[in-house]
Amino acid sequence: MSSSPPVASTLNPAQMEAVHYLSGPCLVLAGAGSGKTRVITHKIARLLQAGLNPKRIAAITFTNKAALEMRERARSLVGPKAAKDLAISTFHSLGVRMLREDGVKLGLKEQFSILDSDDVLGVLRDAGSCTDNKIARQWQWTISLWKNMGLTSDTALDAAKDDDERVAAKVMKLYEERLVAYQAVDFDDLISMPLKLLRTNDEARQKWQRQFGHVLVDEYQDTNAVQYELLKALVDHEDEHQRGLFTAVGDDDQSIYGWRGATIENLKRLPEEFPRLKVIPLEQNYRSTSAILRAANEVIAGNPKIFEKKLWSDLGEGEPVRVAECDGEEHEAERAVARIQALMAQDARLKPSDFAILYRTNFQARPFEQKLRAAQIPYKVSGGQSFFDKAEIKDLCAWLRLLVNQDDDPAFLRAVTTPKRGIGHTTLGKLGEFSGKWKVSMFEALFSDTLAAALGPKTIGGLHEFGRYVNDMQYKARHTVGAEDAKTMLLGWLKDIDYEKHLYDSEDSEKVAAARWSNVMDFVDWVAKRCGGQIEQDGGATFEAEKKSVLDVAQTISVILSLAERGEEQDQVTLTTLHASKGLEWPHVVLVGVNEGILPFKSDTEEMTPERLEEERRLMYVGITRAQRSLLVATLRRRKKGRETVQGIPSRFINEMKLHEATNREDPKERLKRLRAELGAKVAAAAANPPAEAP
Ligand SMILES: Nc1ncnc2c1ncn2[C@@H]1O[C@H](COP(=O)(O)OP(=O)(O)OP(=O)(O)O)[C@@H](O)[C@H]1O
Ligand SMILES: [Mg+2]
Repeated sequence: MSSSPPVASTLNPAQMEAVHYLSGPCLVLAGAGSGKTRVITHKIARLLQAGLNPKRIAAITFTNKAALEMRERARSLVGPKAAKDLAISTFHSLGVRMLREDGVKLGLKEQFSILDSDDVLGVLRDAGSCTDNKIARQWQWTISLWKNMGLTSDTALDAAKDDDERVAAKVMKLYEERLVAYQAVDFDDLISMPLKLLRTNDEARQKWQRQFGHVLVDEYQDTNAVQYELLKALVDHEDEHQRGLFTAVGDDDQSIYGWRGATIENLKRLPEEFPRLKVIPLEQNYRSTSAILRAANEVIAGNPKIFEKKLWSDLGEGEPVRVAECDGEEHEAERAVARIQALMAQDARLKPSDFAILYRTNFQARPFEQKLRAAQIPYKVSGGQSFFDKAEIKDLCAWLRLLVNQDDDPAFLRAVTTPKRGIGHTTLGKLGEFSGKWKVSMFEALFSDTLAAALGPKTIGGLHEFGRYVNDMQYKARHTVGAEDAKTMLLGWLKDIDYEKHLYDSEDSEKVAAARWSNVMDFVDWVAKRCGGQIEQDGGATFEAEKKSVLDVAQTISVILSLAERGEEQDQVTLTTLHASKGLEWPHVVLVGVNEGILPFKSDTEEMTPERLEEERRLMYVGITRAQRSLLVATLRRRKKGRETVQGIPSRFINEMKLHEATNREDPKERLKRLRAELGAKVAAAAANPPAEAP
């Protein structure tokens, strides 16, 4: 086997410049597939070469999956030892790390808990005394957006535009108070609290600024205001030479998280706030054929330009982009699967993982799953959170969260009632009443004498037993480290609570119960594995993965849950939303449901503003540019809408790709002529410059 090529030989001059510029802030602003992520991984290698300790290199990616992939790429460049120590994470997991180390300085307990979206909804319903899920969801949405814009409940109240927003701001205040009482944080807090920490605590600020010698950010266009401030606070070092040592890479045309508060302003602010910023454009796309890239460029040309960018490819014209008109969702799924089968039949080297089916919303996945399953082609649904959304997994996670933080009331409620242990609504109602009155958590209220007197010996006995069991488990979780012991411990716990029986009792069908139990076993393996201790084999090198306690692992799980990516690399067709496809690439892509109303997406209640349409267009651009060699765009002539079937209108984006012009330009005869001419030129060039003789 030949050794890997030296780093420099795989970078073009502009990429080289970005990689070797170490003395100040650097922004790589460039189109899709131009090697921005590659710049980040190579820059990590360069920083190590320059003598920076791997622990002092922070690389921030958009998803956990991207973080795993980045570590993988870094590993192949710098070896397993250095790669292991790199601080590669998402903004959220970096936030968890900062809060775990220093959250105490903000009044957080060491073992705080992290609420997932369901928990947040529950707390909001409670705080706003609201039984209507739709209203509570709207609050959740608004409050999250405000938090991402850096607003507090007070500033939000001042800025509120109408009565609905005023109510939401008031609920936000109550919500914030509850979280403090529960010693819990939500996802948005994972960014805003570390920022608060850096702003209010000198010692912590100096520590974290010294901790990182260089911060690298991928997909910079999708950072929101608070993330930007966090980045700025991290690199705003007191020492002038250390200040602003970061590299951000991004593409304004791929900004697709505006709806979650990401803002292109962050791109505009960088040169203003860091006058020394070096901006480096990249122009060559190494991913897609010219036919694909041209379609992408045509579509994005419909948006107003913020930054002028050029993008070209020398991978050749390639297959024309094709459009498939389908009679309905089933037919579309058939066409997609037939295409995968046909291409695999033509080229035996193709594997399922060379294909992706991309759609606008998760709801669209079902028919493709069914057809792929029927065709026995392995696939994975990524970004759909399907595994971790399952009730049994949520049950177990509630237990783990309770171990991490006994004051986590939503987790307490789920654990104490799953499986049922004879503690009913009345008892829990009483408990809730006391905990509210005394302003303590339910768990804390559980051992009070007043409650005992109010409930009577039998009922309180059951509650106490549960409380003691949780305490025991917590002790065990803290002291159990390494995969093997963790597995034994977790299995023991499932036996204690009789979870298998609970599943079989609550399911009519044994088959379903068995499938759910098998999910549970998967979950146990997965948690245990994260407790480390196994020998890892890496390019010949052998080392022990760091051992962690079950409690430590439980704490990080909430974050991983939201992204629900287990980072398994298997040979499967990828089914994913356009949002989750960002940064990835596949040789062959089928983009489905390219219809008005779906892409661009439009709900019945909402108006299509020019800004929304621009964001949808960027999504289309992201979708097209995932394809390396072929792209099939599917559109529905008829489509389901609720229970009805309605006429489907092809998306305006299909027209905007200007495929007709492209095919005209690439008339088969013309094509042949062009190819001949190209070949002729190559032959002539080779004749003029004969290759140097091998030594
Ligand atoms: N100089 C280069 N020589 C050869 N291949 C390259 C070079 N730079 C990048 N590539 C390849 O091009 C593809 C796209 O690179 P990369 O994913 O880094 O682009 P990107 O700009 O991050 O794309 P996106 O905007 O979609 O995130 C990858 O397969 C990468 O390995
Ligand atoms: Mg990238």
